[in-house]
Amino acid sequence: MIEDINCSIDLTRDHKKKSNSAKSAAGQFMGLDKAGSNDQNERKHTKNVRDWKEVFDYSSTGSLEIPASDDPFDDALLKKINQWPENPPEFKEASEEYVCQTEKLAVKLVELISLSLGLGADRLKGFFEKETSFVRINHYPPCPEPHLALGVGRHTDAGAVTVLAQDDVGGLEVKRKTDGEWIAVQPIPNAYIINIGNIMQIWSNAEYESPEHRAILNPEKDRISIPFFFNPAHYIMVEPLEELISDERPSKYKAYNWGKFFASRNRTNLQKLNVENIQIDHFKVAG
Ligand SMILES: O=C(O)CCC(=O)C(=O)O
Ligand SMILES: [Fe+2]
Repeated sequence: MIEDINCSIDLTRDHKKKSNSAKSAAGQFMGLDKAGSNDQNERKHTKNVRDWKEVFDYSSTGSLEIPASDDPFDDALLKKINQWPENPPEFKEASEEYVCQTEKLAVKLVELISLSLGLGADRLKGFFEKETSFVRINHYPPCPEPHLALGVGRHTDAGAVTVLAQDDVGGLEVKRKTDGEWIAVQPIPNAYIINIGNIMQIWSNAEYESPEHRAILNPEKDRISIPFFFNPAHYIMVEPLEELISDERPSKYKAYNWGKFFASRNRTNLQKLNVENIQIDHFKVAG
C-alpha cells in the first residue's frame, strides 16, 4: 500500500497515563462535527479525493469522548453529543433501537473472534468500556459520471469490526488480495456484511486482516448503506495481544493510541492533503 509516506504524527504516546490532566472541551456531535454544523450535506472524502456522498453519524451511547486533536501533546478531550432532526419524528427512536440491536451483534462477533483466537470470550470486552462506536448513514446520490468519482474511495475500516447494512442497489467492492481485482459484494436481502477493521487485525497480530474496500456509484439510483463501526475507548493503546505473541510469531505492529488515530483520520478526511491519510501500515514493525 503506502510505503513511502512519512507519518509525522507520533500516536504512540500512551494517553491514558496523562488523562488526569486532560481538559474536557464540550462540543456538539453530529457527523463528528465539533462546530455543531450538521454535516449531512457535506461531501466527505477518503484518501484525499472527494467522496460523492453525504453522511449522518450518531454514536451508540448518545455521546462520544475523543481527543480534540491528533496532536500527541494535546490532552484536551471533546465530547460530541448526538444531534437529531425534528423530522421524521420516529427517526431518533428508530435509529437508537437500530444501534442497540446492532451493537449486541458486534459484541457477539467480537466474542466469537476472541474464541477463534484461542482466547476467552471476554478477552476484548474491557477495551470497549468507554467505546467510541458510531453508526454512519451513507447516502450516495446518483452520479451522472460514475466513472469519474467514487462513493467512498478505497480504505480499510479503522475500528475493531463493522456491521454494514446496504440496500439493494449495490456498489460495495472489496479488493481481492491475490490479484488486486475489485470484486462486487452483491447485496443479499436482510443480510449484513461484516468487515474486520484495523484494530482487530492488530489485536490478532494479523491472524485477521482488514480488507480494502470502496463504494462505486450508480448513474440513476440513490444508494444507502449503514455501517456500524464498533470502536474501543479513545485511550486504548492498540497493539497485538500478548497471548498471541511468541518467538515464532513476534509482534508485527507498534502500539498506537486509538483516539489520536481516530482524530487524525477525521482531520485528514476534511482536508486536501498531498499525502494519503494515516494507515496502520505506519505502525508495522520493519523487517
Ligand atoms: O457504502 C458501502 O457499502 C461501504 C461504506 C464504507 O465502507 C464506509 O462507510 O466505511
Ligand atoms: Fe468502510
